[in-house]
Amino acid sequence: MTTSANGNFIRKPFIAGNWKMNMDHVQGITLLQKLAWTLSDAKHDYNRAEVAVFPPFTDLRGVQTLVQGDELEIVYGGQDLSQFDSGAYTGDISGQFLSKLGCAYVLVGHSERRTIHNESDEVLNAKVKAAFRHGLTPVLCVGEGLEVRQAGTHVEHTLAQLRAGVEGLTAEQAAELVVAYEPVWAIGTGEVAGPEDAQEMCAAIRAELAELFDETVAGKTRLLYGGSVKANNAAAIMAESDVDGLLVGGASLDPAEFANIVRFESHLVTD
Ligand SMILES: O=C[C@H](O)COP(=O)(O)O
Repeated sequence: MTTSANGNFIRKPFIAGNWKMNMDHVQGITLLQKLAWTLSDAKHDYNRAEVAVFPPFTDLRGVQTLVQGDELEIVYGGQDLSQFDSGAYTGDISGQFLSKLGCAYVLVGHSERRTIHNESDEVLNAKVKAAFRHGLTPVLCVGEGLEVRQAGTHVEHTLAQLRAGVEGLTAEQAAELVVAYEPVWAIGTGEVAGPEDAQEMCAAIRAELAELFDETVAGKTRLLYGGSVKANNAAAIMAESDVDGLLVGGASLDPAEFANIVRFESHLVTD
C-alpha cells in the first residue's frame, strides 16, 4: 500500500471477504447486516478502503436486496463464472446473470477452482474475458502450492499463471483487473506468508504487468494478498508498498474480525 504525499492511497485499498461454500442465504444476510452495522459504528470511511464480499451464488439475490434497500456501500461479486455467455452448460453461471444481480466483481481461478475443479489457464483466461464482456471486474487468483514454494520456483510459477490469465487483454482491462496472490500452502492452514513474501510476489507481478503492458497500467492494477489473513496480521501485510488489498477466507465469516481487517489503518504503527 503506497500513499502519496497528501496521505491518500495511490491505489484504493480493496478488502474482500470470500465466504467460499459457507453461509446459506439466510445466514448470509445476517452476516452482511452485522458487518455493515459494525463498520457503520466504527465510522468506516469507504473511500479509504473498498469492502467487497463474495457470497455463494444462492445468496446473491438476498445480498443485492439488502445492499440496495439499506444503501450499503459494500460491494459484492460471484466466486466464479462460466467462460460462456449462455446455453447448455448445466450447473454453470453466466457473467450476465451476475451482472444483472448487481455484482461488481467476480473471482477467477481461485486455487480451489484450479485444484478441485482442474480449471486450466486457458479456461481461466476465457473466464477473465467473459467477466469483462459482462461489465464485471475479474479478481484473477494466482499462487503456488507447497512443493513449488519448497523448490524455490514460486515466482516463475505464479508469473506463468498471470501471463496466461491476462493473455489478449487490452491495457485498459489490465489496469482495471485485480490480481490476488494466494500461496496455496497458506490458505486455511494458519500458515501466513510473511509480509515480505507478499511484497516479493506483488512486486514481481507488478513488474511483469509493466513488461506485458506498460508502467502506467502496472501502476493502476490492484494486487491483493490472500492466505490466513486475520486482524492481527492485516496491517503489517498492507504496509507493504505493492500490496493493495486482502482476499480473506475464514476470517471473513466473523463480522467483528473482518471489520477489524477492513479497518487495518487503525492498527498501522505510525512513527
Ligand atoms: O479466498 C480466500 C483465500 O483462499 C484465503 O482463505 P483463508 O483466509 O481462509 O486462508
